[in-house]
Amino acid sequence: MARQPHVIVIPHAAQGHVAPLMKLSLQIAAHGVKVTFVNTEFIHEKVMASLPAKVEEEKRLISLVSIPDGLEPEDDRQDFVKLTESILRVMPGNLRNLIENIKRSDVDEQIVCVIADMAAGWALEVANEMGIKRVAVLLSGPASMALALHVPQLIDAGIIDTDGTLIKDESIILSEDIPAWRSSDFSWSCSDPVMQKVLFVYVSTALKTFKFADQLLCNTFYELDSSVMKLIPKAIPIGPFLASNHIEAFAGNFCPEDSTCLSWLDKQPAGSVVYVALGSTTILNPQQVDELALGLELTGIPFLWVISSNLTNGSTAKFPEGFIDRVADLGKIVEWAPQEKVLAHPSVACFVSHCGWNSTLEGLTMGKPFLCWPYFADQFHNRSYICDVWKIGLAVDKDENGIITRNEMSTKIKTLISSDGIKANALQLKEVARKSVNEGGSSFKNFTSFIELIWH
Ligand SMILES: O=c1ccn([C@@H]2O[C@H](COP(=O)(O)OP(=O)(O)O[C@H]3O[C@H](CO)[C@@H](O)[C@H](O)[C@H]3O)[C@@H](O)[C@H]2O)c(=O)[nH]1
Repeated sequence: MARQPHVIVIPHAAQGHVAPLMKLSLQIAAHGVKVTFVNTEFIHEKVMASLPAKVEEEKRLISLVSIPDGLEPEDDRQDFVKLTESILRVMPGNLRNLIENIKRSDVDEQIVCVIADMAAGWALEVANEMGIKRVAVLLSGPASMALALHVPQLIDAGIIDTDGTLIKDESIILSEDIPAWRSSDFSWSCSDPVMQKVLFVYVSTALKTFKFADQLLCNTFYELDSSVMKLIPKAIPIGPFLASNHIEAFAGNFCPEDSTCLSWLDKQPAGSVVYVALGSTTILNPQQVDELALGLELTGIPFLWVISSNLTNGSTAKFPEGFIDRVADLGKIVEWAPQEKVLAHPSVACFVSHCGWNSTLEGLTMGKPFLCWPYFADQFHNRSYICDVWKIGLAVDKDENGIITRNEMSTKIKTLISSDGIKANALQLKEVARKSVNEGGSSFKNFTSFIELIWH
């Protein structure tokens, strides 16, 4: 009898990476493949503490394990440079030991591949050294990967310098179906030159990782990104990765989901609620939190607003005086929502989003119009797709002081909610997304072929 295939999955240590890879892992495990999911110890603790009761009770489908990231528990993991340095120094050795231990103890299983986040390319190098097949997973907007692959040509042509700064004032066009990039839309663009350099190094690392990968699984579907897929060799679109594709309970959160918002949504009329969630990395300054709060109040439209501790840079959110009392019957604020279920809820009319790639896919698969408020990385270019290509959303604009004012929020939300054209486009795209993962669809077929490769 053939030995059970076993895959080792390694996400980058961030919410927007652990969550979709966990969803993909559950989907792989549902096909009889053993999955070992390797978090850093720090992230593992958060994930375990946030497991929904349903997952605790059920037999775990995947094995959740952890290895140290080399920092002390009290160290600041928001310090991207320090964390990256530590991960690269200690995690390759730790992963190698883990895989060797698994090989020694599991004689009935065969490690068929290491599946690593593009942002955890070091894990593919380990797999390469150990002679194990390497599968990379792209979790950001795929166009940003196409641009990353194009970076050496852009440098050679003198369009950007070796720090990623635009030299010639021109937009970058990779294909007529892909929105052009202005310099502010580059995934490494940042007003802080030091941070820009760090982000640009990350893009260069992606090139190296790409060379190590035998295959690149992408969290998208062919119909959505066909032009980009043509520019990325080895790319296999198998998304969207959704928990609702295969399992009710979901184990990839760093913070427990507050499901009281679902019963709150049950009490709201259909198509009446504005859902506001800016992902796990966006930070708003206190003035911006005030303007957003007052803008929501000004609309007079019910709202569900996720305010995680990240959004307010670790401090408790402070609202304008009297705001909480005034909106008591209008809004609900939670720390972390079951986002997929919220977006699928008939009461939700639109999604105020930072356009992180996961949120983008979740919103479009649920057919919700977007109000785009990008913060960094691929989010600006994702906004271009949402507003200019798919035409399923509007963008907020900053005023001359760099603030998104209450009036801007309120006006754009009302315009969005009353736009029948945007609503119709969103519903159309929802159907295409759903078809892709249903039996016979493009992602379904690609995923099935991937599973067959694992088994044979
Ligand atoms: O209350 C909430 C809020 C968010 N989420 C989930 O958290 C994830 C957030 O992911 P994403 O929308 O991609 O945002 P980030 O966490 O900001 O993602 C980072 O990683 C993404 C994938 O690489 C990039 O596209 C983003 O730019 C980058 O910021 C999504 O699955 C959401 O469903 C919840 O479950 N509950």
